[in-house]
Amino acid sequence: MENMTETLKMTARDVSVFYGAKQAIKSVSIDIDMANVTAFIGPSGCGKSTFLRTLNRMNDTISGARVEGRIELDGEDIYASSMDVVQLRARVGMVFQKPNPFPKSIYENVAYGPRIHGLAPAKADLDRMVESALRKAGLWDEVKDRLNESGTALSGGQQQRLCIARAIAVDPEVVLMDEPCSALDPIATAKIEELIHELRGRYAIAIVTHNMQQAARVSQKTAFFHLGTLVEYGDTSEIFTNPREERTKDYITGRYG
Ligand SMILES: Nc1ncnc2c1ncn2[C@@H]1O[C@H](COP(=O)(O)OP(=O)(O)OP(=O)(O)O)[C@@H](O)[C@H]1O
Repeated sequence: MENMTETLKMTARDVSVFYGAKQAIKSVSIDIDMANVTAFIGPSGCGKSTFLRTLNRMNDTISGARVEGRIELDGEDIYASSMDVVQLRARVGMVFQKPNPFPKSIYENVAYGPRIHGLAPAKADLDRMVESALRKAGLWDEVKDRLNESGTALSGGQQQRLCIARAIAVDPEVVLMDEPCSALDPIATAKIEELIHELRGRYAIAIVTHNMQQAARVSQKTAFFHLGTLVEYGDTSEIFTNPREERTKDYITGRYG
């Protein structure tokens, strides 16, 4: 058994989230590690996306949203006033439900991050980084001859892989995915799921999904949320075959949600 403390990337302790007076997340504690893909599942409105957004402070952009508790990345408090949020979001990248490439070329979509973070001293470095990120995202062969075409002209599935390439171009430690396949057809979905398998271990990955089959396919750890609380968290195989909590059992057997 590997030493899990070595691979631990993020820890959340007693995290609560409020939108104004409404509490959307209630005292959630969880670990995100490098070796496992962690899936967040639960019925609509249970707080999966809200919690995911706390992990790279995307909630900062929502007025009235407030976070309590402590979230650490490599032992560092990400809500500390000394934390550079732009830097944090490069270290903890995010892929959204709807593919959202910039209205720029395929090349520029991927080059953007390395450029603003000053990671590429020369054009040749940037070219290499763009190619490497597109390869890791499983898109290189499909786009290598059309790097100057607009990213928005790609198919939905290709756009989503472009967004994954954009996130990994800055060499993040964590990749957060918020229902990354919900706008995609089954073939494009299968490609993203395959990609998640390939990226596992290289980055710590957390994925929100309302598709339980998808959670079972792509993750090794599952967190089941209900009404803002983390009901159960453990090995995906256990959660789906032998849940400890009645509420988890009801959800995975389709009794609600
Ligand atoms: N920007 C916001 N302002 C106010 N309330 C919000 C906001 N975003 C989410 N909420 C509320 O917080 C709760 C959790 O929402 P969240 O979107 O995190 O749930 P979810 O589990 O991701 O749902 P879904 O699967 O439907 O996306 C819901 O009651 C929702 O209405």
